[in-house]
Amino acid sequence: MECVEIIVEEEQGDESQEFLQHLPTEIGMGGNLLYLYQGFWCPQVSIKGMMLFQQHFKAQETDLILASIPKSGTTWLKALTYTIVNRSRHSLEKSPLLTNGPHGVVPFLEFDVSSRNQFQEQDKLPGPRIFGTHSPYTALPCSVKDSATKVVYVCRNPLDMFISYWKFSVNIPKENEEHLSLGDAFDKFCQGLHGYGPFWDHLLGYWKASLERPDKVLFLKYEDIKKNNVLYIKKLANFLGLPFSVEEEEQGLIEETSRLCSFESMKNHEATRTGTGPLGIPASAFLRKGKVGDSLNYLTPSMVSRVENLIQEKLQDSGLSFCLSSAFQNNS
Ligand SMILES: Nc1ncnc2c1ncn2[C@@H]1O[C@H](COP(=O)(O)OS(=O)(=O)O)[C@@H](OP(=O)(O)O)[C@H]1O
Repeated sequence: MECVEIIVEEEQGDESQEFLQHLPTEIGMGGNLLYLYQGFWCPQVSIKGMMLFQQHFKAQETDLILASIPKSGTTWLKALTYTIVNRSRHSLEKSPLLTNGPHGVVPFLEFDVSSRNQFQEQDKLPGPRIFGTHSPYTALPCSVKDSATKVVYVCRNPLDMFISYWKFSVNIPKENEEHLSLGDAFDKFCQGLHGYGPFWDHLLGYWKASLERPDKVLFLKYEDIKKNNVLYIKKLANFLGLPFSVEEEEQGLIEETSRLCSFESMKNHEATRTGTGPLGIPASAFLRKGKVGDSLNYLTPSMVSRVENLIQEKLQDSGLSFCLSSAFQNNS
């Protein structure tokens, strides 16, 4: 597979500053500055980390990369994957997930790394190492794309993802960022002006990769996991090469995993109540409502139909679809 040429050589020096100065910028739907990098709108806060990741991360064959566009179920996927992978290391009651939280046990590659040396330190960690990323598929390092490293992608219907994102940006005020009204934020979302947008291109990159290499890329939808949690925990474990044994199934380990990582349970984990997540944001902000269809409480019918038209236009012939009305009827 051909990989993109890397342009930035120095992670924190003037060269990268200069490089950034030449990229197009826009204010995104969260009121934050975005850079157009390799076809995607990357938040100022993570663009250098994303380039460092692309340039310096050396994947190991046993690595697991959890990918998503923000507000699509990243936190949940991290919790589930960490619990599946580490189930023989400690009992679920003593899981570090309870005290360190999903973002503590599964770091983000672009937020939590500020120098290339950190990747070298991570090289020494015992495998399987699990990392999260919001990078688009095309921006993943060659060592991830060209190796046996497994990638799990989670996406969510665009309406709920949009509302989750907008609520998050309104509730977490940041310096030098204005809050956009729902209508203005929605227009920006439809134009692809949000972290790692356009939404459609982000999804399609991983979707196509999952069709080409189903053994390497698993493509999941938030709504499916919500609807049939046990089935998807099994699917995830099988994909990771760590299937639940008959004894584990009989012991109810899948159901226990589901409960430990459920929205209600995670909301009460010590790490959520008292801890912080990426960028020092309170961990509780990453668990808001956890529902399918909450967006209908905020969006007008014309907004919904605009997104329905976009789904038709952007995903046509891809084999990927979102049936909003049935998803919203069958889930809660
Ligand atoms: N365990 C569990 N079960 C169900 N739903 C969950 C869970 N954990 C997080 N969430 C919901 O996911 C939304 C946050 O998305 P992300 O985790 O992708 O956010 S981030 O990208 O890491 O910032 C956000 O959705 P909304 O509640 O609709 O805002 C979270 O509540």
